[in-house]
Amino acid sequence: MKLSNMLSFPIESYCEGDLLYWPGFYLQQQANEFYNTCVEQLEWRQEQIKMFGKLVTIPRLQAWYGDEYAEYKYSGLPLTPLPWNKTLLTIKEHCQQQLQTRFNSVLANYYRDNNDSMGWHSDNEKQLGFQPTIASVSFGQERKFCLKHKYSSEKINLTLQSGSLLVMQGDLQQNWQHALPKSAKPLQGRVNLTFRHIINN
Ligand SMILES: O=C(O)CCC(=O)C(=O)O
Ligand SMILES: [Fe+2]
Repeated sequence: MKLSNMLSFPIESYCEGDLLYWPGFYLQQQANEFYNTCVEQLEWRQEQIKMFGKLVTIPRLQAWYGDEYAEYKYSGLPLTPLPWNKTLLTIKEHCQQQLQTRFNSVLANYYRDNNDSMGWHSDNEKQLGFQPTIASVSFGQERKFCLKHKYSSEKINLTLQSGSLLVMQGDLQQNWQHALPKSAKPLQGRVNLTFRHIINN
């Protein structure tokens, strides 16, 4: 797919430009195709993480893909990347072109229904470096995405729609936490891809 086939709505910008949102980064038909391909082809796993010394099963499926050396620790969980597939490489290329930066890995999250979620966190691991740029692409069910400032009570709620691109950059991870809450209302599945650049040395 050519970049010229994508919609490029004016972007919405929050948090002094540390948070950028392109609602229609992909056309709906393309977003549906990517959703189906990701659900079918990615090697989804339900991981367990240690929280306060206890093993907890995370409420979503995940898969980690990337360059061979791009090992990542996520909530204390070492993740060895699976090799890139064609779809992920294509989407990575689109994000790189849009943002004029390079990514060497992607964390894929599959929220199967309204009970799947992601708790409050910042993506501030050392391996992401100072002021990381993270490109977050969403396919399928639109979901609420919440941010809260770490030091003031400021809150931002967005609805991430299918085919959208959200970019977190600059001081965002230092100053804000984000979460994808559960919903009381039944929901269909959603795939989210967060492209990252891991520094391993
Ligand atoms: O699913 C989302 O939109 C958020 C994913 C996220 O925050 C992460 O992977 O670190
Ligand atoms: Fe995150």
